[in-house]
Amino acid sequence: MTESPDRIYATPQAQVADFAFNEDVVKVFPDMIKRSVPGYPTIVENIGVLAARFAQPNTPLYDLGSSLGAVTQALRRHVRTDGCRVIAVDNSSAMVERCREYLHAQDAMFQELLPVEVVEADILALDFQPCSLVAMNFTLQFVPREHRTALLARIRQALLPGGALVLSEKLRFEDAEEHQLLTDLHIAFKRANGYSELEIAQKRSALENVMHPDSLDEHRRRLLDAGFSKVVPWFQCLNFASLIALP
Ligand SMILES: Nc1ncnc2c1ncn2[C@@H]1O[C@H](C[S@+](CC[C@H]([NH3+])C(=O)[O-])CC(=O)[O-])[C@@H](O)[C@H]1O
Ligand SMILES: O=C(O)C(=O)Cc1ccccc1
Repeated sequence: MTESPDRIYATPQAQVADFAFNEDVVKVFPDMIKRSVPGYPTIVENIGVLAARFAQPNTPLYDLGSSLGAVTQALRRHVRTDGCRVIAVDNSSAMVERCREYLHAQDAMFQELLPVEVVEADILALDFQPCSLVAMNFTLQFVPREHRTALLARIRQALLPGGALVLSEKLRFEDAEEHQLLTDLHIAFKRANGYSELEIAQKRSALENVMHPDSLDEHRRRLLDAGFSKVVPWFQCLNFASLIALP
């Protein structure tokens, strides 16, 4: 399990292909996400802390769009509730395969971790079990907009009283000046993390048709439409935020 530096967009490409969670991305993903998402390590660790507050005995905790299982590992580090288990779901076979390897490595290093199951599936086709925590860490932005409300409504229906959804997303901003400032600052963050102008431009173009961020207001309205009773932002760094939605 070698973790390589992300150089995917370092050389000029005649035509930049749409971004995909394939083998090439899997190899560099831990480096890519840390250098691209301001606050990522803080968000991941604290999802574990939040989860310990909402987890209820003998219920599953979902990690939807689990990638290499960073959130799943944080849930297993922090949640001590009896009979809980983690269900990690991702539709990229490359991600799922490597995620299972990382989780076996975590099993070998620590005792008494929550049991975990890694499922290769589309979260839009998932039959949710009654659960106390659902984490979607930067996954909803990749789900087609027309399916988002129905997915959140199914999550809301599955959540037990006292449970929570933790939703992290890249944000867009309705005010053009605010949007430009935070976009520029995000580019400065990437530059400070060693990405070149070419890498930044080519990745932006690769994500254009694939990732569709919404505003905080759109998230709030959609979550309330899906049946959640309260939306509590708990983290924002530049144009990346995380919300707690209560059933
Ligand atoms: N419909 C879908 N069904 C299942 N998986 C999906 C779907 N659409 C996208 N994915 C998966 O969602 C993940 C999004 S990355 C999450 C990071 C992780 N949560 C982390 O905290 O490290 C976010 C990012 O890279 O910005 C990818 O692994 C996709 O395969
Ligand atoms: O890199 C970006 O601009 C992002 O918005 C975040 C991201 C991180 C990792 C994969 C895809 C998108």
